[in-house]
Formats: sequence, structure tokens, C-alpha cells
Amino acid sequence: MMASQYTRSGLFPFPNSNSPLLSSPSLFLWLSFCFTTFYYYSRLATQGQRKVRCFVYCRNKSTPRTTYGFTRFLYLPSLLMEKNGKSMISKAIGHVSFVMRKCLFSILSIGPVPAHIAFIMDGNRRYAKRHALHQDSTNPGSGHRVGFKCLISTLQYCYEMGVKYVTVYAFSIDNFKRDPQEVQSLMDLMKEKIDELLTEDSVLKKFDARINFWGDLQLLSEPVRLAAKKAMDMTVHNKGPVLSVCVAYTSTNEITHAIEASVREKQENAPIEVSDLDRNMYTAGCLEPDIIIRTSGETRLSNFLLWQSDFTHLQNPNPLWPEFSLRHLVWAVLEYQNVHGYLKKRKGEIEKNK
Ligand SMILES: CC(C)=CCC/C(C)=C/CC/C(C)=C/COP(=O)(O)OP(=O)(O)O
Repeated sequence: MMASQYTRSGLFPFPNSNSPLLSSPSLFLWLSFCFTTFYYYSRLATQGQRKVRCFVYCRNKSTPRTTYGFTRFLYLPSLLMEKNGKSMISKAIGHVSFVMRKCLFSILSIGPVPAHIAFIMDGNRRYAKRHALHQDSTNPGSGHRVGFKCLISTLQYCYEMGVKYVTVYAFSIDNFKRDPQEVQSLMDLMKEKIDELLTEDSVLKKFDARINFWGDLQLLSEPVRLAAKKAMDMTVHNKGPVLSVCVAYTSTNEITHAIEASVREKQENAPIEVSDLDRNMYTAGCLEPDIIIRTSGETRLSNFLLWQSDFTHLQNPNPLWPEFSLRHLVWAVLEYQNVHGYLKKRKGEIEKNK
């Protein structure tokens, strides 16, 4: 039904747009320019320099001496300027990337910026397998560790863009059925990472963000439950954006709890309204997600935010979660801007007929 409203137009290989951004070729060219420059800078900062540095320090026997000497000569200034483990050049590149992101996000904000983005962080184990990360029965969480790093950079981009709520599906109730050693290792990782989120230089501190944990927290191991509670208490008065972590969560479980709580609140035989359930959902007080992004190309919602997603734009990019990057996030927002007008109109019509 939606597809019939679309026609291809102009420079942008997208359906017809309601967003002023997508319908303007010059802005699109600007966006492409900013993004490409940023992308190559950030690649240089994260991968290139590290690889070259490894190469310079750990020359193996097969490296030709001239190549080794030449590379060393080229990168000597950056090595000399190294201060506190981080070279001044990589710091400068960090600043440039930040400015490029600012430009990119201010161009993006010409269209509607989503207030709430939710992520199903799928594909961490497949990533570990594909990249042959050290992962055996005693250390099953290496893909999830890379996944956590990706979560931190994604949070940073979302908050810089002006997204107020970010929600992530970190552990479903069904995940407790996995191998006990894997569950234990994920719980240990969760505890470690929650503690890390409370440190001075964490992304939560930087943006004065609040953290929520949604789910049947009684099912969690005690250390994780206590860490989650401590994190919620410590950030409850923060005024910045919000991170909600769904752990020991399924949507059907959330709905069941909301029904039970609504029944408890009501007088005998009083009818239960949709608004009663809304009030008793974990998500009460939070806007419905504008976009749900599930990585690794999976197209199912897997019992995630079913109650809250009737007007949500679903996105299924192909990369595994640890490979998800700024480029995929920007693409998701552009697609959302493209369908935003249609979703808003449909929502208005349905609310009018209620
Ligand atoms: C504190 C905090 C928010 C921590 C979150 C850490 C993190 C990245 C958790 C992801 C958990 C998870 C079960 C992902 C699904 O990938 P999968 O294991 O199902 O991988 P697969 O799809 O390849 O099987």
C-alpha cells in the first residue's frame, strides 16, 4: 500500500520524499561530501593508524627492509608526538571527525530528527565466528564485547544528532535458554559494562544521560540486578537524553505485567482501558520508537516493543551489530525522513477515527 505512493525522482535513488532534505539535490550533494570526508577520516583514525603503528613496532621477518624504513620515516612525527598513549595527530583527527559529524547532523536536522531510536543488536556471535575471535565454551562473549563498543559509538552519534531516547534489546527472557556458561558469561559482561557506564569518562556522563533497565529484573543474577539498580539510582536526576536497556525482557511479558498491575489498580468489575495498560508499561512516559533497527538483515521483531511499535519505521540493515556504523545510522534516519510524512498522516487519521 505504501509502495504505491512512491515514485523515483531526481538525484536521490529513493521514493518520492516528504522531507525537504531529500528533495533538494544540492543538500544531498553536501551531505554526501561531508559524509565521505568524515568516513575516510574516521577510518584513518581507527584502523589505519593502528595498523601502521603495529607495523612499525612489530616488523616481522618477511617485511622488506626498505618498505619498513619508509613507513617508519613517514609515521615518525606522529609517533614522536605521542602523549598519554594517544598521538596528537589522532587527537586532531578526532576533532576533525567531530566537526564533520556536527556538519552532517545539522544538515540532517533540516528534516525531522527521530526522538526515539530502538536497536535489536543482532549478530554478535556470528561476528565472533566470522572474525575468528577467541571464543570457546569458557569465553563465549568476545563478539558481545565488540558489540558493546559499537553500542557506545552508536549512542554517541544518536545523542549528538539530538535523539532523546535510545532503547536497546540487550537480553531477552528466551536468551536464558542458551548454554548456561554463555548466559553466565553474558551476565558477567553486563555487570562489567554497567559499571563502566558509570565511570567519569563514559558516554552517559558526557551527555548527562539517564539509564533505565526494563524487564523482569528478578530473573537477573544478583550482581547484575544490583549494578542495574545502582546505575538507575545514580542517573535518575540527569537532565540529558535517556538510554533504556531491555534485559530479561520480552514484550509479551511486559504486556502480561501491565495487565496484572492494571487489574490490581482497578475496582472489582471496572473495565480495563488501553490507557491503563499504557500507564503500566515499562515504557510509560517515554515516546514510542520512531525507528527500530535490527541488524544482520533479520526481519522479525522477536518479541521487542510490540505494544509500542504500531507507527514505527522498521529498518533491517545487513551488517552484523558490531559492524553497524554511522553510515548505517544516517541511512536509517534518511529513510525515516522519507516515510515520516506518510506515518504522521496515517497516525492522524487513525487517532481522528478513535
Ligand atoms: C550494559 C549493556 C547495555 C550491555 C550490552 C552488551 C551487548 C552488546 C549485548 C548484546 C546481547 C545479545 C544477546 C545480542 C544478540 O546477539 P546474539 O548473541 O544473538 O548473536 P547472533 O545473532 O550472532 O547469534
